Amino acid sequence: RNRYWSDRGVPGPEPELLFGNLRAIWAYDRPRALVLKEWTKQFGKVYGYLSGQRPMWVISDLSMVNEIFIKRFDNFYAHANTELQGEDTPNSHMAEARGAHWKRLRTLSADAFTNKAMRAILPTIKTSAREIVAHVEKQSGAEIDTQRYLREYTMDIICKSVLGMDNCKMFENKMVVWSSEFFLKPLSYWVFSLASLFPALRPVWKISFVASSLFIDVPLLPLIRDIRKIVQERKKRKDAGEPSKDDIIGMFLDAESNEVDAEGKGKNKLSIDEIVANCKLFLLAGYDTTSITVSRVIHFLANNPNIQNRLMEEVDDVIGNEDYDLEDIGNLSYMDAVIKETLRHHPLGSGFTTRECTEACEIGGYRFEEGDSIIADTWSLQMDEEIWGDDEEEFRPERWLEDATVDRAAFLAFGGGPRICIGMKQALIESKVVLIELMKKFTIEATENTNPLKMVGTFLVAFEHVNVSMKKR
Ligand code: HEM
Repeated sequence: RNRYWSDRGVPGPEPELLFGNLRAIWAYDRPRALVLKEWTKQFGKVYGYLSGQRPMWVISDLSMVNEIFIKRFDNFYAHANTELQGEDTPNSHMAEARGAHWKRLRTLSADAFTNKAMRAILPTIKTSAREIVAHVEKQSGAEIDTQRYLREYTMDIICKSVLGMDNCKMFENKMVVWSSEFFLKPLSYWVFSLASLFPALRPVWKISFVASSLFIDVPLLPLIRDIRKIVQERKKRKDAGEPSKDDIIGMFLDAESNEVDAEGKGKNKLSIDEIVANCKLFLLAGYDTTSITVSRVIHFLANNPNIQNRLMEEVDDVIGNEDYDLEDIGNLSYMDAVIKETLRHHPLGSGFTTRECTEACEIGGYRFEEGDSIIADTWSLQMDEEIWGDDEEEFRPERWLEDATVDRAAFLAFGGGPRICIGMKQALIESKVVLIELMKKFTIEATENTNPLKMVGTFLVAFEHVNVSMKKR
């Protein structure tokens, strides 16, 4: 039995031979984040578990999280990559990359998320929002699974804004099926489990992960191949003198270069492999995260008619029947509070709020060794009574509008510090635009299948269904 934690005097769940605590955390109908939250209740704000033989710190102590994510970034500048991802390579995308490589990718991608870029993408977001609302309208008040509709919405935006697929059509977009399978379905979980158990065999697991897509219903291979094809096609057209398009591939191609240094990395520019890797990342990172967020908002609204009425009044007052721009969206302060309160209750991406210790140090009386992996237990931190007050379990958007005595650093749904989610602004705009369009047209009502909400997932915490009915106002 692995005595890593007991030898250090760090509490945690009893590990099994070989598996460590793996069998408790890799189940599709029991997402890892929720298991960690249960363990936090049992073992406290700092404990450790074993993912196979790999030790993971789980931390929900605010001052330690601040130290690790913000103040001591130099000691914790890397994400704790999964065993399947492994080390930083020339093909790594931004979330996997480390040190100077990460800095370069992050800097070269930053232009895609400025206010100017958001202004440019807003018409696409509005068109997609109006299209999905038209699909909802066709259901004329019958029960729908909100999550299904919102996946179409977010993928439509990504396909148009990242991949330049201007002709993609909702409910005919194969990327939706492929990507949903990626983070949520059990596929990932048996390969990731094997990779955690036998990390030395990583190349074998990587190949089987991709190859498995040929045998079971998860066509990861075509997804990657299609993205590469799109990038190469666009490069050909750019080289032939076609003016560049105002989307993310266009922006990346302007920063493209085949010049590489001794380690095979583009110097100040992006190689084609890096462009493909980053497009893949944006597609996966920006798709289900946002659709789960809005689905959960809708679930809260269905259960809280008073909050829904207040939101509707705000949309009527600020937007009415007029067209709107980023400034108008910025004036929807109650909507902003509703989304933040939703993400406080349901920080669906907490599986990515990880760090690896890159230089040994001591924090809060604990010794972190180089190579140690850390995950912030955001679910516990964002429900900590000492931070949020004794109404911490209540869904109360007003708390975000009141005088902030609460330490906002305890809101970690988008992560924190220099590696905070680069797509946060876009995610919030996408969420707000579709909520505006829905609120203008419908009242959301709970049905007999709305509750209870069944949570599922592996890396992300999603739902089996989010059933509500949307009746015309
Ligand atoms: C509500 C929606 C979203 C949530 C909850 C979310 C959450 C997160 C979290 C928790 C992280 C890890 C941050 C950290 O390590 O401190 C992250 C990173 C990241 N997110 Fe998001 N995300 C969302 C939407 C998006 C969108 C729309 C995009 C892109 C279009 C995106 C792109 C990324 C990227 C590229 C990273 C890696 C950043 C880095 O390593 O420097 N995310 N996100």
